[in-house]
Amino acid sequence: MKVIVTAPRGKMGKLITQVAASRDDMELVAGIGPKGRDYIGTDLGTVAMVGKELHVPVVDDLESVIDKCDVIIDFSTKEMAMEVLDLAIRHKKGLVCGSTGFSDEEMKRFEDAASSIPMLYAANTSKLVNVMNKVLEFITKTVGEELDIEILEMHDQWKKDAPSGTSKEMGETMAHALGKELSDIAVYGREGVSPREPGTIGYHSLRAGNIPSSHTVFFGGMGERLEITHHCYNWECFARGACDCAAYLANKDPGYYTIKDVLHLS
Ligand SMILES: NC(=O)C1=CN([C@@H]2O[C@H](COP(=O)(O)OP(=O)(O)OC[C@H]3O[C@@H](n4cnc5c(N)ncnc54)[C@H](OP(=O)(O)O)[C@@H]3O)[C@@H](O)[C@H]2O)C=CC1
Ligand SMILES: O=C(O)C1=N[C@H](C(=O)O)C[C@H](O)C1
Repeated sequence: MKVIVTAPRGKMGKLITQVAASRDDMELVAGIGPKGRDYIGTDLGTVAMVGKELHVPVVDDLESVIDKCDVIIDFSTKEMAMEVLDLAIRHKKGLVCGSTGFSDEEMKRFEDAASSIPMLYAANTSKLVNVMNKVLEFITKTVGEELDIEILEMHDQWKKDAPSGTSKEMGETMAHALGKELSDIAVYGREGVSPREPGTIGYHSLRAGNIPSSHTVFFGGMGERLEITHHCYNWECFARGACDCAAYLANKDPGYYTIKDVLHLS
């Protein structure tokens, strides 16, 4: 499978390039960086600190190299994601997007793309986070009506979006398990809101230092509470998952795929 990785200087793009370079089933054919960076035109292996040259360039124009690839892996910014999506559709290339912070309208554009390309969107490509989602679904279906549900997510100081894409997916999973839409029951921050409105899902975002991603869902009952937490120690789990998602798209027909398909969690 021939792969293009965007943002190879980014926290995720760098790790994804390193993982893809180590896989026998993947060949990196280009990296894409923003215009004006001093690393444009240099070797992808050097830019992404792979430890060796890969003899493929980092370019600032995806369209000039897109026909060399089967799939694009994009973990960059929400603005870049829309440009990548348009080009993937125009050139009929598979796309794995792991960026977060999209509006409902932007998410709809990913869903619509599925009529012409293999499209896989995943706000979180860690295997254990996606297993956690199944656990959350079970708990919410079983006892969610009786409990107060609050989500706390923690990330590094540089993260651009809040709440995290993962916490939105977790909230959607639990809202659907309650037979509701998240937009009808989500409350962002409870400062000054007292007493707590029953039947809502509360969101809390903490940003500090270089904390890698953590998500805790609190199920508060009377005299007891249940906490389900995922911590990552670094971002490798996401990079490995991103490459597994790309490999999953090999020879797939156009359609909307999720990491649940990759992990057989549907
Ligand atoms: N799905 C998942 O499991 C995960 C998703 N994410 C998401 O991935 C995204 C990226 O996160 P992270 O790596 O931490 O972010 P970073 O800020 O570390 O990296 C963003 C990168 O995007 C690059 N970039 C910006 N504009 C362009 C452009 N026009 N063309 C090409 N590259 C561009 C920047 O280049 P430069 O360095 O030159 O400025 C930078 O390297 C976020 O939305 C984050 O939430 C993160 C972790 C896991
Ligand atoms: O920016 C990050 O770091 C992460 N972003 C994703 C999100 O918004 O949920 C996934 C993971 O939490 C790491």
